[in-house]
Amino acid sequence: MILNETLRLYPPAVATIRRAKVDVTLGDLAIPRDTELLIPIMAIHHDARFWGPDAAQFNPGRFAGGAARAATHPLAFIPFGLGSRMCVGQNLALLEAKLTVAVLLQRFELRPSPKYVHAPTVLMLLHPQYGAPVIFRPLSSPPPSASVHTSDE
Ligand code: HEM
Repeated sequence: MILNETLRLYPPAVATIRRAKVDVTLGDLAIPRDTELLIPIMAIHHDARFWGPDAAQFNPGRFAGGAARAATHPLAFIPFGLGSRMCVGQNLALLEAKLTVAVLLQRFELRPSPKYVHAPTVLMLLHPQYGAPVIFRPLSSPPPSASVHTSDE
């Protein structure tokens, strides 16, 4: 839920593009063949019509019923795109992120540095303009599997 809410508010890919192969009608819009459509992932993720008045708030609980039920439209959450060209790395990316968070939280207490400035910006991908400095404090008793092994052990 936390990863999904993070991907909703800060989708690394802020948009994707599709080109109409044939003339098509979308709602009351007539789209001629070869038109390129920009799908504004970031804007859809922040649209209060889909997400409610707290659309700008970090609220992981909105994903409690699953990603398809988090908004009023099942396709309002598309951090990995949609359809036949959606991200092939989705499962790997989510697995890596969950593992990283789990391993870090077993060993450290994390808090944002006072130097952190919230300034998301786009340079190809969405990223923190001034970085995301985090203060790590080792937990006093990490789990046994977290002990450090040296090369001569
Ligand atoms: C949080 C991590 C990631 C995000 C948010 C992300 C997001 C996206 C998005 C939005 C698209 C365009 C999908 C569309 O137009 O429908 C895409 C395509 C793609 N992604 Fe990712 N991606 C991530 C990680 C990865 C990883 C780890 C890999 C590879 C190991 C990967 C490989 C690809 C490839 C190959 C495509 C092109 C797929 C195609 O055109 O058929 N991505 N990704």
